[in-house]
Amino acid sequence: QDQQSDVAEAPPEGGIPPEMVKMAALDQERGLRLKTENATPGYILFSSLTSSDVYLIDLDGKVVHEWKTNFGLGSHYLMEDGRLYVHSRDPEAVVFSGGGMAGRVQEFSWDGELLWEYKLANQDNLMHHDFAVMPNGNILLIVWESKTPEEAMAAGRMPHLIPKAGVWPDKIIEVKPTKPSGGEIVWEWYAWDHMIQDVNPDLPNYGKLSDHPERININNGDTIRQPDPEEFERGKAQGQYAANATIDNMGSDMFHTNAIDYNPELDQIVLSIPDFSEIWIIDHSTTTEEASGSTGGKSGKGGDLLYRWGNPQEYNRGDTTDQYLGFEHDVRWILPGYPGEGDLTIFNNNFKDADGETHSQVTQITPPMDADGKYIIPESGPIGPEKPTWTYTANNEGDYLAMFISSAHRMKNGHTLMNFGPQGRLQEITEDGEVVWDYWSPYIGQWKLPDGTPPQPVGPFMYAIFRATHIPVDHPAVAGKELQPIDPQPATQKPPM
Ligand SMILES: O=[N+]([O-])c1ccc(OS(=O)(=O)O)cc1
Repeated sequence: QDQQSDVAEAPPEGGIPPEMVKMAALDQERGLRLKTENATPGYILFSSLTSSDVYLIDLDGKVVHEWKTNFGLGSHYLMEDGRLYVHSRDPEAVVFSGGGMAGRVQEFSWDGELLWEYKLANQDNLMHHDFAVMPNGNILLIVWESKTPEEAMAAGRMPHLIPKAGVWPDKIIEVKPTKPSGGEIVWEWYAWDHMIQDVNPDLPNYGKLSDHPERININNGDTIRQPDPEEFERGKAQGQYAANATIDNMGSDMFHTNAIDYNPELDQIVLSIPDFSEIWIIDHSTTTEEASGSTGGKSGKGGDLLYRWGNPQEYNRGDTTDQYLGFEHDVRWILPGYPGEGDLTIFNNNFKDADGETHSQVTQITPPMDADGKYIIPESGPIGPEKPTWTYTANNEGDYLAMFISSAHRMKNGHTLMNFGPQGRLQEITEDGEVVWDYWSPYIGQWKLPDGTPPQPVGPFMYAIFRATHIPVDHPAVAGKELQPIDPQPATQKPPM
């Protein structure tokens, strides 16, 4: 939410300032804008970030199926048999705070029956941002945990980086569902077990960052800056801060991990760490015990990072010119059989071009591997690749800068579906970057927390979408179904301006 509070001005009495209206695309005509014959037959799955409804629309922009849930939503994944998993914003989430707050994962049948749910929203933990459904039906979750200022200090984090509320590193848990609710945690990985610091030689995790790219610098981040109380109250009133935000927990969220994907062929997990402007890959073939250390698993490296990319300054190699990612989102492996299979796609929200101008970009990279399938980590210098394999860069004129949220994924025919999240704009592009389908969501979510505030700190970004997924016509969940526009179509709202 820092990104947002940097740009948002106080709305004057009775309206949203013109520059915000532009940035949030509130002045744009909504609905379908472009559908060419090259648009890929199928449907698009998405929801507004402030809504509890998930829509499946056809290429004409008509809703052909909807799931009504009871909470505000983030990510969602459609299974081959038509079941839908969603990340839900639990209204009882306490302590933790930030864009992407969730607290529950829920499973619905195609017809909208709640089949299973798992809640993790308490004093000690809050699941947030994203999850992954594994082929065996287990669910990988990104979870904040809480460390007191004393614990952070003892682990080597410097005092100027420790908010009064302490810090919230992430852990990844794998939950084996038990129907109809709850589950058993069968695997865990804690970022906190893999930290390094180069400040205090008396602590066991002392080391030279550039010698240990497999470790995470515990002193990442900027000096904690508390907003002045008036500024903070104004931001709150404008909806720029998430629930539970206090002056004392600004900066507690160390990583803001906002995407997770699982690769069953490699038995690895990829994470997007926007506060580092990096993506990290970890081994999942370890036991929980091995995941806490540096040995074991297929890689032999336990839970240490197997691979990282995007900003080598985080391990003290290279300089600003070697930073490629900027507060990125939605890292995913390209699926087997798809053009670019095995590569990673990333929505690089704030890519700085050679002129220093910031654009949003979809970035596809090919992580370098040796003949044994091990990532190539050089003795010195940035971890490769030096350049992406493919990119699409928004031009900031017809295209928008999408500073936060957003998503992108490769399709089977080599096209890419993009979601410019803050503006709620979805586009399909070809490999050559030709736009073949362009849709501007007309839906402003109406789901509210018990205190009447929206579930996420979208501020003026009323059409915001966290994730969108293209569902091809031959996807088993929709194949053979006669999907027609529902009647009536869901209600749309105009932004209050
Ligand atoms: O405003 N939101 O709704 C919001 C903001 C930030 C956020 O985190 S991010 O990493 O996905 O940008 C999630 C939701």
